[in-house]
Amino acid sequence: MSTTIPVIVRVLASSVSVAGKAGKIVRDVMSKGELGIVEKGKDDYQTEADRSAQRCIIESLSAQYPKVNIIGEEDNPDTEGDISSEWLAVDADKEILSIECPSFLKSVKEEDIVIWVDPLDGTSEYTQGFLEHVTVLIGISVNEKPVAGVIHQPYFKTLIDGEKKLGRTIWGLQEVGVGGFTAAPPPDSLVITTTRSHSNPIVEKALQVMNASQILRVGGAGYKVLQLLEGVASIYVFASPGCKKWDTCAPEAVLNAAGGKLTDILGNYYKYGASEGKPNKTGVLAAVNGELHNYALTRIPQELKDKLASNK
Ligand SMILES: Nc1ncnc2c1ncn2[C@@H]1O[C@H](COP(=O)(O)O)[C@@H](O)[C@H]1OP(=O)(O)O
Ligand SMILES: [Mg+2]
Ligand SMILES: [Mg+2]
Ligand SMILES: [Mg+2]
Repeated sequence: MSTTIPVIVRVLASSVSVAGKAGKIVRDVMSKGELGIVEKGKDDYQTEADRSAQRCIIESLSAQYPKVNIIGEEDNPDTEGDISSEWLAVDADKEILSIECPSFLKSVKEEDIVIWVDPLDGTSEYTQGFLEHVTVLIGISVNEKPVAGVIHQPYFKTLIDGEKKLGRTIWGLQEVGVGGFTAAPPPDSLVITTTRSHSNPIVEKALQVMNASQILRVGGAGYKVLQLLEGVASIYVFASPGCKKWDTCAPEAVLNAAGGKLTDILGNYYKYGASEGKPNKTGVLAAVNGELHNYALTRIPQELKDKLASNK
């Protein structure tokens, strides 16, 4: 591979490839039927698919980019023994490699990059059979900001020449744009997307004040941002801690690249440096554009914002 291609573009191209591989692992674990569920905490589970997909992503990327700081959700993916070489992805997506790198990212070095990996976003939904909500998230940050990201959907169905194909990979790069799907404008009426498995009274209060025509309750931060990108919903509101940096890094990067905005419930951006705290303590507020984001921000009562801020 030519070393004249800037490292950020190579890392994104490798991430697109490895996300597809991780998605296959996610499907294989489900079709074998032994999920190996471990309860990490309240409403917080891990399966064999989370563990194996994380190993695939981290070992593949760190073999190619040893100086990049890669942080994954799962603490104890089975670290014993070598992983199957079948799982090691060393290829890079050709389409991404041909992208013209934005000038501000051309001189980024491996050691400037922090990658946040969520090997399986929407684990609750995965275990309950809501498979289309499941995504694999790889978020790439530089100087604490998410600059590129991959959202892979292992169970997305397409028909190619009459043949069913499973899985699609959406990517975004700041100042370049997005790919892997067809973007659509937001719905005419206000449609909000939110959690289906982690609600509480404050989450509900923040939804009530939005004056929405419809509230969609789906799993995963990745899937909800896809709904924004595809014109299914206009705003994503989650007024609660629970999401972590690996949940929002890739979705935020892709949404930004498409002209959207993701912050906490107070309107502040999260930082994605390696030394940042992992929890997104002050919730998630995302929208397809700045105007809708601002609408939602102004509707959330100060009292509710103060309550979330006291979690900090
Ligand atoms: N209370 C929580 N405990 C653990 N994970 C959470 C919690 N709330 C949110 N998450 C993570 O954020 C994602 C988006 O939240 P939600 O689906 O509730 O909107 C979840 O799929 C889950 O990621 P993961 O499935 O990777 O563990
Ligand atoms: Mg989890
Ligand atoms: Mg997640
Ligand atoms: Mg996860």
